[in-house]
Amino acid sequence: MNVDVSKLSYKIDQQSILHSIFLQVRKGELVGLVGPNGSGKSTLLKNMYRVLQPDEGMISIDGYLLSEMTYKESARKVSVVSQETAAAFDFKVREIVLMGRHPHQSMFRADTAGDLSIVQQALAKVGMAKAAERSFHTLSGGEKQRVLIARALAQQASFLILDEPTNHLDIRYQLQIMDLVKNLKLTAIAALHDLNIAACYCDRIYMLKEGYVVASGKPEDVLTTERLLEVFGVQAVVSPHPITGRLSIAYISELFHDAVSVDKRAEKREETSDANAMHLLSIQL
Ligand SMILES: Nc1ncnc2c1ncn2[C@@H]1O[C@H](COP(=O)(O)OP(=O)(O)OP(=O)(O)O)[C@@H](O)[C@H]1O
Repeated sequence: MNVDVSKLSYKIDQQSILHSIFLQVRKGELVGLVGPNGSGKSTLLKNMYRVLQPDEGMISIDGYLLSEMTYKESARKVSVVSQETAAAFDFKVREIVLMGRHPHQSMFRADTAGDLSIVQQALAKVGMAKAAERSFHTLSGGEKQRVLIARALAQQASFLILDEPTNHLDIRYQLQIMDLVKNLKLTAIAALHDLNIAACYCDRIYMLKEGYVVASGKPEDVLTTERLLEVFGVQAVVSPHPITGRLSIAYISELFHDAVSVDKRAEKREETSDANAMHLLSIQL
């Protein structure tokens, strides 16, 4: 499963929201989409799961254009865990996950034993098998999110789109959900606000600013100190995590910017004295 977004542009009321986006997700990759509020992450994902239609450009899956598939066909290829999936009615967990089977069913066919078994397996994969008969509304935020991932799994699509999958979750559930997504080894794209989560879990990252892709590549190539300042307006220290070796970002509040400039001045002084020492050394030699 390879996904290609090519030259995609999207407008609302003549105002450009996305500008000529090129993006690829290769088989087995977890790709991160990061950027400030309003940079276009959700809008791009909505174009990818067909809630919105691009004004220009195209999206293809394994070479087949998404726009030429029926909605049912595309639902068999693409599953979504979005921010707006709160169920309006009080469904049981099992019923929520069964909804993932709809793209595989004909209109008047009842759920088969096969469907029920797939649902049970999906719930087991996310560690929620015991909650099958519980009301969805009684679950915690993290448990709800796991059930929605189970629904996406029951859909048996090979491409998963996640819009802020860890929003509103405490840090333990954030890590648990991302560990789960990573362990499932799906081909996936996730809009993420937490840049440390993106750095830790994503194979590649696309960074958006005002509807443009301003950087893409491996976390260490995208999440640089300079770019965090330029795109998010935030100073940060970016370094390898002492345990995981992945990139780790420590933000510096404006309250401490004086300390940063004092530090920089000290660094400069050290550099100058080092340079002077080298100069003296070269004269002596
Ligand atoms: N229906 C709409 N009508 C008008 N403007 C919209 C609409 N939907 C999105 N926008 C605008 O498009 C831009 C991109 O929004 P989008 O929700 O895609 O950003 P985002 O990067 O997902 O933001 P966030 O991180 O805050 O979730 C924003 O300026 C937003 O206000």
